[in-house]
Amino acid sequence: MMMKCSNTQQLRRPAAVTRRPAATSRRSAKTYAGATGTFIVGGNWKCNGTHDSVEVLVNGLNAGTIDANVEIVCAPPFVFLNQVLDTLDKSKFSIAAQNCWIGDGGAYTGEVCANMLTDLSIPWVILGHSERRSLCGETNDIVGTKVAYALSKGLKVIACVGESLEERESGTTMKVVEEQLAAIANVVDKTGWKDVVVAYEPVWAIGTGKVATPDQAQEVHAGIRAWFANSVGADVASSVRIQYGGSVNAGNCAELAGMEDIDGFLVGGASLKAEDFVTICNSAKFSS
Ligand SMILES: O=C(CO)COP(=O)(O)O
Repeated sequence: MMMKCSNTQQLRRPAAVTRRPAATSRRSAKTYAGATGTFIVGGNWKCNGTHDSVEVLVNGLNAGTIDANVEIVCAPPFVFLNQVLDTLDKSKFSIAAQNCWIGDGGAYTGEVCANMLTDLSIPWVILGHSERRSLCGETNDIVGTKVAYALSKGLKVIACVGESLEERESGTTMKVVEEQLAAIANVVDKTGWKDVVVAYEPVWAIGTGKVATPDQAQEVHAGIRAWFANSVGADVASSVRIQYGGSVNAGNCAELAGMEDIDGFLVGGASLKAEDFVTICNSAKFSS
């Protein structure tokens, strides 16, 4: 059964959202991809925070004025999930875990399984983040299996893909990204993609302050959409939402948000500062 964010959140989603012509946009107006056409911003808090700093961050987020047309997912570390569940304003924000185990729970010391997340009414999980791929040995196949399993348990997934600097410089960006996507598509049937958001996060831009240019990001996002059209289906290609992640901040978000195939962001460092994160969440321009 699909977990839903909250009734309030579903109600506030418009049937379709179109973007105001933006100076940097390659087209005059667009409908964001996705069944709801909703811009989606994730805050990946990574391995940061204390009980007290989480309280400050949550208070700051709750106090922020957020465009009602934007879907927002905050991903605290596991140990703070309950605190955030209890205190974050869920009419404005949804909650994600940053990872989960590949299958059922059991004798897997240190792991958290999908059922535990749904038991807490956590609707989302981030899977395949480059830090888990590079630091924890998560291969494309492991990530694919994790995505399929999480979906089967009713979670919605932010699935991360992206190339390293070496791969970009050797001209293999799309090959790498397509292989990462194919490993998911091999085990997720076409209908499953409705609950998946793809986060394109070039590894060289993560935590480095070296943000992809809007054109660089747009090029890969368009390539990802083309891959979906060829490999999964035209309907999925037009409905899947693709986030950009990697050194997104309050200063660079508006120009990136204006690009045709950027349907949201996955934000690391800047998601730890409520004011900056709220600015990023409000960076998409909508028609009235
Ligand atoms: O990895 C990221 C989000 O998942 C991006 O991190 P930064 O925004 O800190 O570069």
